Amino acid sequence: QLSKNFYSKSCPKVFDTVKSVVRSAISKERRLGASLLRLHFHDCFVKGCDGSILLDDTSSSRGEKTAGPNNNSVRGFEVIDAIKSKVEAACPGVVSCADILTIAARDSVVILGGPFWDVKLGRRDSKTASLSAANSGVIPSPSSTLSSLISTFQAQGLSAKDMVALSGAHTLGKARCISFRDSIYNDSNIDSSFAKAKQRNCPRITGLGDNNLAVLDFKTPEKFDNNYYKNLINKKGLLHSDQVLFNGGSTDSLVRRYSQNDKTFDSDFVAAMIKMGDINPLTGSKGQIRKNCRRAN
Ligand code: HEM
Ligand SMILES: [Ca+2]
Ligand SMILES: [Ca+2]
Repeated sequence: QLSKNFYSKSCPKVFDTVKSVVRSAISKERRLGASLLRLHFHDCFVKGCDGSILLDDTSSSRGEKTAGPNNNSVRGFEVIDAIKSKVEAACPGVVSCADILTIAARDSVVILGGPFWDVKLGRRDSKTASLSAANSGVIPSPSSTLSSLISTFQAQGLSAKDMVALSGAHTLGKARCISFRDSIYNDSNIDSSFAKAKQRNCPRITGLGDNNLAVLDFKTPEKFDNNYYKNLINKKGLLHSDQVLFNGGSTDSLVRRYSQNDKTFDSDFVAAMIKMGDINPLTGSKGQIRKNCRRAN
């Protein structure tokens, strides 16, 4: 039901408007591109791509922002607010927050050197968020095994190949010590000098330096490219869930292929992003077009 030309009559300026705000945000802080891409992922995996992650807590219900996988971790909400207010000024009541997330994620990839694709649009916004759904395990954890990664994505209608391609998003951005401590101290399939270097800014003791950051792709953390896969081949994946993709299992061959062929990675990443953006959208008369992405109308 989603379509590429959904706003061509009702808000033709939406693409330029989103792009200009994303561009200026990224020019102030490159990491924001990574953060916006991740927001779209964490939206789509909880109740579908319905903007639910953007809702603030209310007096009667807690939203998804403080769920385990999101708390003190997801970011970029101010950028979405800035986009929304510009888009509302141009076309009031027309463009959903869920679609803004989709476009902003795509633009982030492009601005940081990745492939362009036409996004499908026409999602509407949910009226509620779900803390319990966000905490239910639908968002994969960094300690996941390969088979659990495959099944979490399968549960969303995404294949193992989609999962491996989408994990390539970790070519950008940062993770907290709490997310990779286990892997750098306890994993065996990790380059020892790489692990040692990471240990310097991530103490072994739980509670010490939990929020210290490290880049997910130590080679080009601010450029969208296939170095993530090259790192995995060299046993320099930061998260346990990264390195399991190249650990003697069924996904080794894909990691090898993406590490050798940037174009194949780009096209599989794009195909998987479009599939992810198709997860359970609200369309027709379902949901609403929020005026403010942080609350239902
Ligand atoms: C395959 C399963 C995945 C797992 C287990 C996973 C886990 C994580 C973790 C633990 C972090 C660091 C969070 C923190 O410490 O604060 C992270 C960051 C990130 N993830 Fe994933 N992720 C997965 C898939 C994806 C997908 C599908 C995307 C997007 C398409 C994505 C995009 C990102 C980005 C861009 C960052 C950096 C964000 C920033 O710097 O603000 N991840 N991920
Ligand atoms: Ca959602
Ligand atoms: Ca990179």
